[in-house]
Amino acid sequence: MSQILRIATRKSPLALWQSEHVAAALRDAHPGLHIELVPMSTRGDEVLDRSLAAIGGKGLFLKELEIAMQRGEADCAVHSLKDVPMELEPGFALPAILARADYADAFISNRFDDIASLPEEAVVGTSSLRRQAQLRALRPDLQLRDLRGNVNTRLAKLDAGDYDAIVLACAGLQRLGLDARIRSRMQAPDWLPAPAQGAIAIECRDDDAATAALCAALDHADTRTCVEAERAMNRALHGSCHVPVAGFATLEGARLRLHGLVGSASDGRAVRAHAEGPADAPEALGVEVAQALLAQGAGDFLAPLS
Ligand SMILES: NCc1[nH]cc(CCC(=O)O)c1CC(=O)O
Repeated sequence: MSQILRIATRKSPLALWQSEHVAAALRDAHPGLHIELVPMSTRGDEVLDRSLAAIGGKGLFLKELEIAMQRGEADCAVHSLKDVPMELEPGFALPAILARADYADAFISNRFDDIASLPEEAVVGTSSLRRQAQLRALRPDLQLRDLRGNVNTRLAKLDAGDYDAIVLACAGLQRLGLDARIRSRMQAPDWLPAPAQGAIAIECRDDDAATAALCAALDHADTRTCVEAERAMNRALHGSCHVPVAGFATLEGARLRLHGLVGSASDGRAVRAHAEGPADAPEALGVEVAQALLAQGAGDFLAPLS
């Protein structure tokens, strides 16, 4: 009898692309495996009129998918790892973290090449506190405006003239065949992405060894090491999507290097830190960089929000 694996997925074009990508990679790794997508709507997708922070945070994008796995209606779920809370729901695990795609944020505009080229008081769209904080730190004159919705919705709002520029993840644009919209890549360490940006993760029940074994074929050890450092830093800063935390780790041989930033979305203050350590201790490196950020006063930015 051939084996069947059901993948729960959100219905946005990006989520569907990522789930199809995982399905194709799993079929390659396991010839004969039959895969079905189970597209679902989540509270995070439905509530567009209020901020995510107000309705309960990024976990809302996972909840319905987790319920489907608990009920046995799906075996696993595919996520952008940057949207996965630092603490997983009890009873769940991430058996695979795929090789990271482009980690960088993208500057997108129909008229300007990069942040430095924007005129005084230009209007930039992003609802990400992390992006707002870095924009404020670089250009206190800019007017920052909220921008939500899926990638295509956000591009349509830019094209409608609501903004002079917007910031999105390169990885999402590339996956949707929208690379041509990227005017410049905002690169580390000057501009830092969200922890785990560009990495796709597969989630399953932690008691489902058969699904975990199938998914483990897609795990990319170097990416896992880097994102563990980034997520450990975020966790040590009480990280969630409500706080402006950015982080990016790279591996050079057996050395792991991590850059972190905590900023204020309201007044442009920001602190930065970086450190390096052995590749086999990503958690310790994340905690070390978090402590260096806290020693510089990061707690002042985080405290009112936590
Ligand atoms: N916050 C939504 C989200 N979650 C993951 C991506 C892009 C893909 C990725 O980072 O892996 C995006 C879009 C964006 O931030 O522009």
